[in-house]
Amino acid sequence: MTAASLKIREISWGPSKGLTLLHPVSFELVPGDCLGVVGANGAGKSTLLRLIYRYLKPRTGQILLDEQDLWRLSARQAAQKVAAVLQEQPTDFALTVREIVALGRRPHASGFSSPAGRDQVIVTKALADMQLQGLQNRRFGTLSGGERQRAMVARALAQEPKLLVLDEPTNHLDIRHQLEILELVRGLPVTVVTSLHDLNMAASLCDTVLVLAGGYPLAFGPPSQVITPEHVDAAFAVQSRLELLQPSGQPHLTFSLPS
Ligand SMILES: Nc1ncnc2c1ncn2[C@@H]1O[C@H](COP(=O)(O)OP(=O)(O)OP(=O)(O)O)[C@@H](O)[C@H]1O
Repeated sequence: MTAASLKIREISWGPSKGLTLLHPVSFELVPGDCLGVVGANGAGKSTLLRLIYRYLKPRTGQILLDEQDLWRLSARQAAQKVAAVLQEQPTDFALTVREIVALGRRPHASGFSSPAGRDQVIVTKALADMQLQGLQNRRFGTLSGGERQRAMVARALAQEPKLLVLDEPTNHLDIRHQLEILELVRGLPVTVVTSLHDLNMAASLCDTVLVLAGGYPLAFGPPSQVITPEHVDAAFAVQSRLELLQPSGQPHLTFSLPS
């Protein structure tokens, strides 16, 4: 796996002419960066992610992956570079976990050669990374929410993307598996764009954070400059306080309703 650079230039989107849900957003990520997208419910996080994994076509602007326009690539070429882990899960309940993870290899399938052996090695590694070896022959439909989420991450890893897009990857996961997934994602040699609801987690995980509010970009930059009480209060309509945890000295936000 290798990482891609990502340049987002003035992209916006809306379902119809009169309605804009995401107003122009621009930012750049260097290869290997991890961007956290945060914001209140309905702020536009999933919409931005859908544009980045090429599910929605931007109404304006451009998405450049390694300087290539994402919409000038074929769907298959794009799928060889970008993988997504979404909140909606597949309905292939009858497939086994291993079969679901193997679907990640589909964009790389070639009609001429038979890289099946290599594919199996990659699938086995992805299953092991997500600690799913013991569940690989179980039907997907019989898994718990957390196990399904791990299977979805394993499928994305099997895709060997250069850019990994994750929509709330810690949903359904217990705290141990949350930490494991985040550590794994951080350790991957890919560029990552992830939405996260937990601001303290975003601050400790991400190199860069984008705050969206009402479909507009509110702040972008390193967590120490972006996850501040000023931005958080404006984006979430709360009162937040930045405290320093002892003994680590790590900044930590606490929240209350405005008085
Ligand atoms: N196709 C659509 N037509 C009309 N409205 C839409 C459409 N898609 C999304 N929306 C609306 O756009 C807004 C932004 O949605 P989006 O899913 O991007 O928010 P989000 O920040 O991911 O929210 P959440 O934290 O609740 O998942 C929401 O108000 C949503 O209802």
